[in-house]
Amino acid sequence: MFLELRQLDIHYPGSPTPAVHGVSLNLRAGDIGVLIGPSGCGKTTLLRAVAGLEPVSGGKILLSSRVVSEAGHTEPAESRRIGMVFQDYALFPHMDVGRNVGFGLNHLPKAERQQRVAEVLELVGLGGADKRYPHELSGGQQQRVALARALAPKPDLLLLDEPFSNLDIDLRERLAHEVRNILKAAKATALLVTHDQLEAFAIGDVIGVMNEGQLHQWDDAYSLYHRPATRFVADFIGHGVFTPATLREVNGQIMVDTPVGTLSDVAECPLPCAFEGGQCDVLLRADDIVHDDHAPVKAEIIRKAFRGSEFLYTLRLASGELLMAHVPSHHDHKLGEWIGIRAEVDHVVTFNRACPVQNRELCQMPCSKAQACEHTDPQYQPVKFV
Ligand SMILES: Nc1ncnc2c1ncn2[C@@H]1O[C@H](COP(=O)(O)OP(=O)(O)OP(=O)(O)O)[C@@H](O)[C@H]1O
Repeated sequence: MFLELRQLDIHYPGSPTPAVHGVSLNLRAGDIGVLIGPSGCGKTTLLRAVAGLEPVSGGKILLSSRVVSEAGHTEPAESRRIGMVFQDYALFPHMDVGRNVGFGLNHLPKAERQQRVAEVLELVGLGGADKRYPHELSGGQQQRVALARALAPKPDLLLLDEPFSNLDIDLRERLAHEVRNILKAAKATALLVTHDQLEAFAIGDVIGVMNEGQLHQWDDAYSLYHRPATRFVADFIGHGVFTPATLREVNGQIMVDTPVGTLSDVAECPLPCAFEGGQCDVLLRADDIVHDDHAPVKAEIIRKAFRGSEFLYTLRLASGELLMAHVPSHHDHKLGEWIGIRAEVDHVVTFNRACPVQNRELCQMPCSKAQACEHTDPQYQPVKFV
């Protein structure tokens, strides 16, 4: 394992809560890890600690099995062989591209330095641009120069903090794919921070979802989407809702009663006894709900968002339950219209029934494990109402 974080805690002086708490993860050499999560969840703090720019208050950071950070010990950034790319590129405006890229190579003889600069510029698709100045380049090109500069000294680990956030949305996704190819060609091990999940999916081999300083899941994109470990991950990744459901067993088969009908023959379904009275919440993704004019269940369109090839509809059932559905954009229904829907779910994701009180501070109910109430569960997240 190349990078290992073990039960990492980072506490800023004067702050009542840790910025990072109990985070453990492993990153293999040659893999690209991505940290995503809402603003303030601790992504940058974690990245800075890996760089050696932030001391840790508990746990350990290991690089190639060597402890580089633990409470009371922070190996300095310059001895960690780490390269960094920031969102603002931080290129020197008075230096041409060649000198910018060669900045960390002063220990090399001139000819070798020039060769390495040419090599990495070629790698990032800017071969022959060494005599140009940063102001003569587009934002995407400047970011590629920054990447070339970070890769030039052949760091053991590359850290990228929101590297695409200054770029417009189209360029961001294209550059994310390009950067992945560049990092793979350079056989680099990298850890990247972003708050954009499409970017994370485009670039990461393994993705970590953080919230309030904790790492909820460290997994590949498919598993995050299809097997979210916590309600927070289920809510943060993709579009969907949690809906109340009851599990029951009929002739050895598990049936899942939901407001949109009974699901049967679903994979990965727990036994009803996993929940008090078989009552749980089921995650219904927008792609689990299919528009079907002939379906007996009808729902009212209360919001719609055009996504090019499809609409993302927010729907309300007669019972008041909300659902989301991806519907091909030639089905352009009006707000307020009732459309037929059915659930097409091949595997179910279940969670303990959420507390009916949305605001934990207002909740007066005594918690009871038997009730599967999640008030006391640190992973508890309120049901999302859209
Ligand atoms: N130098 C600091 N001193 C005290 N608290 C800090 C400091 N830097 C960050 N924090 C706090 O630590 C928590 C995590 O911040 P961090 O910048 O790591 O989050 P983030 O996930 O990177 O957020 P963003 O996506 O907005 O950049 C936040 O509550 C933040 O206010």
